[in-house]
Amino acid sequence: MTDQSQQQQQQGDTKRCNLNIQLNNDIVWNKNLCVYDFSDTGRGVVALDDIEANEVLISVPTALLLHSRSLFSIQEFNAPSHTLQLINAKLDSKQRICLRLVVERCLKQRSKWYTYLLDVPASYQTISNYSDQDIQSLYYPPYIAEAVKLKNQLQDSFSRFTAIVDQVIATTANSNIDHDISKSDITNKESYEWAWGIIQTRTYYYSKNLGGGSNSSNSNNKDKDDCTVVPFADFFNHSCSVDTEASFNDKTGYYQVITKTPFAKDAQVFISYGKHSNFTLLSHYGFVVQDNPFEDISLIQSDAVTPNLYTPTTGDQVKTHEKKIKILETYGLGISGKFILCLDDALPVSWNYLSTLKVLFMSKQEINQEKEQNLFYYDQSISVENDRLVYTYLCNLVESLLKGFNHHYQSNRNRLKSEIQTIILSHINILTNCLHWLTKEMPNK
Ligand SMILES: C[S@@+](CC[C@H](N)C(=O)[O-])C[C@H]1O[C@@H](n2cnc3c(N)ncnc32)[C@H](O)[C@@H]1O
Repeated sequence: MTDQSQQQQQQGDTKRCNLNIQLNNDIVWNKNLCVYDFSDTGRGVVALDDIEANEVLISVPTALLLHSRSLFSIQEFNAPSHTLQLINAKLDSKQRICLRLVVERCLKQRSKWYTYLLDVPASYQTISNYSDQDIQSLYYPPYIAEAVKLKNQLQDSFSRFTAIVDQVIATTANSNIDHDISKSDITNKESYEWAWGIIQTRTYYYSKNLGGGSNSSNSNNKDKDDCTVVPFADFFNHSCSVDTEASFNDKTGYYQVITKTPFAKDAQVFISYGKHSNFTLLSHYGFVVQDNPFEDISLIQSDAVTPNLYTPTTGDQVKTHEKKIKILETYGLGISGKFILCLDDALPVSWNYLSTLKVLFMSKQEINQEKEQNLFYYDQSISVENDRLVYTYLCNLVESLLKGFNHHYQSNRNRLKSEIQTIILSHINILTNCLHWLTKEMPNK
């Protein structure tokens, strides 16, 4: 390499390592990592040299974790009588993290998280911020319901937060928190949405129990207090094909991210956010991945097992039905299970669903002959007729779902956000594969 190209390369490296990752000398960042802008996934982390399996990627000390109980950077804010503590005592755990993030951002250089907060994105496009039209374009009723829930959670949380701040500040002599922070700074909606976006997309699970619920007067057992911002450990993007571990190490007092997957020099170093389907990734983190192996369709209960399959009309049917329910119970099954279609070529219909349908379609005679044993003991068909009934039922269901998803895609493709397109197309793919499988499995007449 010539001196000139070496110099260019060095300049290039300096440019791509454009983040000030030295938040604090206590953060131990693997020396072979560097933050880089990738064209496909956006900003992430690159390996400057080979990274071996079991290497620690980053270690962040307890004092720099930002969670619902972390101390504010300004010591006087932590005094029990301080306005912020009076507010804090009435908040749930997510609101307490939002309060800390918003306050610390207002503190600028006075915050120990200053350089970190400068580097996190300024806004977030997650489902919580979707327009009503985008939510409707998700099409599948469970997804629309989940998106509405997420959007309402943010709005409700913000309304309760501002009401608490107003109420506490009304009882204090001074309406400012500090010479740098006014009430309107901490009740600013954009700031709250920014903090909420950080919690949604960047926090880690904190296995150290933060207290088994909230210490606030609003506390209830549903207030899960188990996440933390781990500064700079949140610059890793997600991949479905890597295995990583993230946890608090009690011995060292550091939160550590360890990779079980090796990475070659120059490759992007990913971590795993979990074995999530694209809808889960979209709703929690605001992105989807192509060819996600964990993609599935969770069926709507009333589609999966239509009421006529479990609503007997005659006395005789009642008895047979009761026996079927008993058989299902014996094998840990039931008509209200989680029934899934997925991309598994060998079995794209979840085993619990297929088995439940097989039992529900048994004839009275098959029940009397205890034919379910074929299924549960010998992994065989209950009967050819039973298979025919089950696969015909499933074909009708899958065809109708496929028709709906196809129609939605064809009529709206130009209006759909790209991540929603990816989800709809992957569902069409799952349903098409499933239909092929069912046709193959269907007994000949
Ligand atoms: C924990 S942050 C990762 C770092 C982030 N890219 C950044 O610039 O700070 C999580 C966010 O990164 C993005 N992201 C992570 N993995 C991704 C992937 N495989 N493809 C596209 N975006 C991804 C999403 O916007 C997600 O909300």
